[in-house]
Amino acid sequence: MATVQSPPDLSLTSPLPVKQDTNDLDLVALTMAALRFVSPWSVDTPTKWSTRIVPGTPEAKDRVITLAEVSLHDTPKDCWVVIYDRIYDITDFLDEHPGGDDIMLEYAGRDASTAFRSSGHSILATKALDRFLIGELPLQERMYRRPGGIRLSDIPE
Ligand code: HEM
Repeated sequence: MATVQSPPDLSLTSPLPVKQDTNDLDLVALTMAALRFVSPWSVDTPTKWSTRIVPGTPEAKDRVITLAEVSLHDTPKDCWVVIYDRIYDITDFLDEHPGGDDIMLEYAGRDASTAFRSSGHSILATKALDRFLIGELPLQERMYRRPGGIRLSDIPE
């Protein structure tokens, strides 16, 4: 008479005692917390500042603004650009710009450093940037003003 064997037990069992209350979610939360600490912009979805930053004020100078945040301000009514790692709110300047508003709007929410440089702006124009300053990129996102790095000769202090 044929005997029916029960199938072998293939479940993976650890020879070591495993703490049952450890779940994957805790590890995910831990990883996210660590990432949020070292590079918050890679974890959190940027949201717009609730209060408007007044351009050119001392408070604006110390503000750190990420590229992700800048990218949310890309309309004629709310237009930020990045020039040499600094962020400028040029919304109120669009109508005044001697080179026209359309050319600046092409860079709304984006980096305009090479466009600004290659348009042959005068020293006066470079100085005028201060009026619109609202912040600076975090060190990790900078290209032009890195400590110890070689500086372009014509970028403002
Ligand atoms: C906040 C940023 C900017 C400021 C304060 C600014 C300021 C000025 C000023 C004062 C002039 C008159 C000429 C001079 O003094 O150099 C000018 C001209 C001009 N700008 Fe800008 N500019 C800005 C951004 C840009 C950007 C992003 C572009 C993009 C390409 C641009 C393109 C031009 C051009 C083509 C002219 C020459 C206009 C002409 O001679 O007919 N500007 N800008």
